[in-house]
Amino acid sequence: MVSIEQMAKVLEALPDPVFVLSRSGRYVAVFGGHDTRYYHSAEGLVGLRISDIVSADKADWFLEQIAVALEAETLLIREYELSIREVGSDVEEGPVEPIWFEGRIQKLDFQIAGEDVVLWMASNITERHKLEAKLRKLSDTDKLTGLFNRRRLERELKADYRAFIGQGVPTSIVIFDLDNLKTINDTLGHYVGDEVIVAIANICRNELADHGIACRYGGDEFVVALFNAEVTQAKQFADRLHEKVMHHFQQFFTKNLAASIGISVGISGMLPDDTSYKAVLKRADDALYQAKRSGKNKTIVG
Ligand SMILES: Nc1nc2c(ncn2[C@@H]2O[C@H](COP(=O)(O)OP(=O)(O)OP(=O)(O)O)[C@@H](O)[C@H]2O)c(=O)[nH]1
Repeated sequence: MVSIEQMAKVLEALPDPVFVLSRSGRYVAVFGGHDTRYYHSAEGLVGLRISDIVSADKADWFLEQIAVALEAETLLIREYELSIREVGSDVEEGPVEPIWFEGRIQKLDFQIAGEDVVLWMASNITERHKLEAKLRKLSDTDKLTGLFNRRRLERELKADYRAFIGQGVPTSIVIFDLDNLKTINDTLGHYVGDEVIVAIANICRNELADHGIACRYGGDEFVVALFNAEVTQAKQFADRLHEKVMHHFQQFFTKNLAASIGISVGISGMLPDDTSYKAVLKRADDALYQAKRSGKNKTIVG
């Protein structure tokens, strides 16, 4: 049999902090979580309310989770971030960066001071969270250019299409493809070809700023999605891009080589009849194809 004294020691030895929280957000008790590599001491919280510690919005979120756990009667798992100020800026020892927690919230089968209560175990998952964010970024990014890849573009375009259908927010697409990259590869080598692709990606990123997203769609093909932009704005963007890219080629290549390379561009915007983002992508791609077929190094609006 475990004695009451031993049980108290077991609770204190819990690796992660465990709170007893009332429905109204009062810290009734706290156990465990004494390793200062992962946690600040939470002893000072007992008797306080969640709203004494975190912002009003966040406190509402905590209260909502407590209410859900009390109604659900099953384990509730939630992830959340707390700043150092929120987890105990007045506590000397503990982590120095914001902490991501996984909260495991379970209804308790009794009341304290006439209030329903839950058990809230808060595990520090900051390292896991960072790793997940890194993996997400890697799986969304083109390795050579650092631009988004096709997978991420498709996800963004799906959301843009929903915003267009739901709220009428237009997205315009600019697709461009380097002209005669093969000539650069064949005359100056594949490595220089790679450098050209990276330089074009950087020009595109700088020109775009935060007006949309850019992705490397294929070998020497790029797609830019301009959120909340009409086709006329997309054309202006394409013209600026074209000018900067041509300037770059003229600076870095001999006259002959610079004359043979350029970018061909296709543009299109979302239309009310489009049944998915794929329709606008296809129109822009067809326009790019026309630009290639009709002499390259030009922009066509589809
Ligand atoms: N250096 C380099 N070359 C690539 C990369 N990806 C694709 N390419 C090359 O880019 C060329 C793409 O093919 P195309 O678009 O048909 O060739 P292009 O010479 O650009 O001709 P047009 O597009 O018709 O103007 C091929 O020669 C590929 O080998 C890459 O990552 N690095």
